[in-house]
Amino acid sequence: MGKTFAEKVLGKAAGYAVKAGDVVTVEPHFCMSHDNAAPIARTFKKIGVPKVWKPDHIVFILDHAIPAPTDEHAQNHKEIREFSAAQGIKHFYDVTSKGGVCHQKMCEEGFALPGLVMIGSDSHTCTYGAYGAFSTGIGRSEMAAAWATGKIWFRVPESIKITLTGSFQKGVSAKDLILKIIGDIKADGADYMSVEFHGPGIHAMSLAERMTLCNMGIEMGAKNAVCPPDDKVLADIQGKEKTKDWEALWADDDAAYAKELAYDLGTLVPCVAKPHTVDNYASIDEVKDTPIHQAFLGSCTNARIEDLRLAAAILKGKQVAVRTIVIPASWVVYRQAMKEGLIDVFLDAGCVLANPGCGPCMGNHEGILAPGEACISTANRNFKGRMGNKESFIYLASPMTVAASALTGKISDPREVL
Ligand SMILES: CC(C)[C@H](C(=O)O)[C@@H](O)C(=O)O
Ligand code: SF4
Repeated sequence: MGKTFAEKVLGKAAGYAVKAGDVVTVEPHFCMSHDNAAPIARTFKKIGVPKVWKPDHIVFILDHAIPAPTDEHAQNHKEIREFSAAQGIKHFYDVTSKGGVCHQKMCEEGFALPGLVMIGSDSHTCTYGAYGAFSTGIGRSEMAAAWATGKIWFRVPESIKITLTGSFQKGVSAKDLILKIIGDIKADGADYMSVEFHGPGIHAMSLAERMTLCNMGIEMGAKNAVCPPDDKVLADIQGKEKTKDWEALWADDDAAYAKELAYDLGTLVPCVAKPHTVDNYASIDEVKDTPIHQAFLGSCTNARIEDLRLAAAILKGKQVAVRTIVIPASWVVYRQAMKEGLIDVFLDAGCVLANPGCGPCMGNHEGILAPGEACISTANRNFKGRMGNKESFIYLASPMTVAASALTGKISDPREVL
């Protein structure tokens, strides 16, 4: 019997052969924390170990509320700067033009690499599976312990194999696929499992699309989500790898899976996740013409240059009908969008641009909704109160659907404007 991806990577990290169900203790390659590094640092200090295990393996990226919108956020940021200086943390992305949303930066900067074990104090750390890493979100106290000991334990997860064939129709994208998968298997459908994407459909996708898929692994309960480390991954990481310890590992053809699913990408349609759960799937036809008050094009799920290009193609030369907030995933993406003239397209259309970061995704600032308002968003969560107000409504959708809806003020089918 062959091995799954999770069995291979965790076995390599443990130093002996493992199978699903085994418990292993391994050394993580990189530990990522964002603004919540402040409470983690407080816990770390209580442990009583003077120094973190390896300062070069810890990454801090401020993004959740930057620049600080409240004195509490400012205090957190201050503590992180002090802790970072005291511990000699080399990879610290402060509020500068080198920053952006943590998961985007981890991929952009060459931390996300095939075959690495990566942990982050954020549930969407599963994004780095797009680069073939075993990558997962952990809690804050566990992160404090990992900084102190350089160790993390896992139960080797069972795996789900999702095979993708065919290609997307015009107006349909990776976001529609992942919303469909989550709608099918539900928010707990992959609880503590390793979700592997297979088939020609995944190889055809860009790294940006793969990041969108893996990013939302946690929304179906997955421990991690992962794509094959193919030529596209190897070309992307070339020259920017933050460690040479990576290795392109992938599942064997005869590995054992707890579940197998298959999707023909050509059969998918634009869709949304209706309020207030991510698995509340509706095809565009079911929700078409629902009024919205705000559109948000941003977050670690869908604010890469590829996403901005798709949205800009729809907005070009037109005017938005509702307030539309555009937040590129990083300053690298922002600059690229400027070079390509996309920022002008957004501004000409009446959109508002904000600095790269999480923005209104989890209701910290820059676009909180009023009671009774609805937002169509490219982010990954639509829980009650997620964007700061419990009486508001969030529809999750692709960049193309968000752009088409921004133009009409109603949920709209991007295929009709392409
Ligand atoms: C604040 C952070 C811990 C949280 C997460 O874990 O994902 C946030 O990024 C989110 O998207 O809900
Ligand atoms: S953009 Fe949203 S989902 Fe992503 S890390 Fe920030 S708050 Fe979490």
